[in-house]
Amino acid sequence: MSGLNINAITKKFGVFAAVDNVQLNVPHGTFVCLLGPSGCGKTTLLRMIAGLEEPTSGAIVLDGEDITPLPTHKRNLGMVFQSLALFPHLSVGDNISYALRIRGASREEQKKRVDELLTLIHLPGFADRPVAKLSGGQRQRVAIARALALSPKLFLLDEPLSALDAKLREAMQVELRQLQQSLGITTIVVTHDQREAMTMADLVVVMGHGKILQAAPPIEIYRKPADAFVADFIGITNLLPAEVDSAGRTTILGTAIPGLAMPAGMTKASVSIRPEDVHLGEPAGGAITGQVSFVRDLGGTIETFIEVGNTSIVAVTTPRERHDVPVGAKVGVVLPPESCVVLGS
Ligand SMILES: Nc1ncnc2c1ncn2[C@@H]1O[C@H](COP(=O)(O)OP(=O)(O)OP(=O)(O)O)[C@@H](O)[C@H]1O
Repeated sequence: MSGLNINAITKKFGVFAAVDNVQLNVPHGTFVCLLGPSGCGKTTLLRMIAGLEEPTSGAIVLDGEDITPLPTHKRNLGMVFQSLALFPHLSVGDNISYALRIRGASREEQKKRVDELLTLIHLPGFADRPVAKLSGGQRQRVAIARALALSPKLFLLDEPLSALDAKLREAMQVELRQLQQSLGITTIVVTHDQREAMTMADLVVVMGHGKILQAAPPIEIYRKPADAFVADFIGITNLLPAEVDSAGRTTILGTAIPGLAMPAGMTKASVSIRPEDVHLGEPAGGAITGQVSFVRDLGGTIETFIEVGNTSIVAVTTPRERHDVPVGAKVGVVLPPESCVVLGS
């Protein structure tokens, strides 16, 4: 198979499994984001793919070749880590061509490749600049170019943008994604930033406690989260208790939601509904009724927090759909059944 095949990989530190029997197929040219809370095993998994950590069991197969026994430098990969480790005393060009020099490439070959890569990272003409005089974003691009100098099969990045300020970070996410698409290189990025993952990835892999909880395209993870943990981790969601009442109807917070069905045999569950899917209306008999506790008007969107008994619900609307719902007002909360994802209790 063309691409990366992670086959039942486990890494134990003593008795603790940092990565626990992970199975993942990454088709050639896919951009993968490994996402999850601190300590869930993302970096350990990436380090095993890189050959920096030896798996306790399992295999890593790249384009049909079992690379598990190979040392890092024989795996044909490019790496960028949080600490960029550029050589501060070398120029931009010498940093980028470092691996080519070690491999004995001629001066002309080195110059040609450096020029190609500088064009690719939007820094043409920067070859002679000292690295020390670059901005944070420029250094980031140079680190990326250096990792790509040998045209690797696989590109691995561990929190590559986390040292950048928020605005630059967002711009670099777009840039990195566009660069990856133009090269068609299989890429795996570790991040704990779900927005970053949504921006860049073809495939988001959400991890928890060393296991894969869900691996799917970003919008599928957002729309159809596998469980409450994933729903809460990706974006903002309302997790509401649902029950089947004695008449067989599905209720949320005591109100029947016509059209919302529970899987057969399930009588209690959590339902996830995204804030933009919650509609607000007039309080009406039989509808969920709550009281507005806070309104956050961010200009482009308005977040309205509603208390229903002990449960808080957040609705996001745009100024155009805005209802007049001041703090303290009673509102009807409408949960369209097609937007409710039943997660299990
Ligand atoms: N060399 C090691 N020896 C013992 N335990 C380790 C070692 N490396 C990692 N761990 C443990 O394995 C677990 C997973 O660590 P890992 O660094 O892969 O997590 P992560 O998801 O990348 O977290 P973060 O986002 O904080 O970097 C953690 O509990 C960590 O303490």
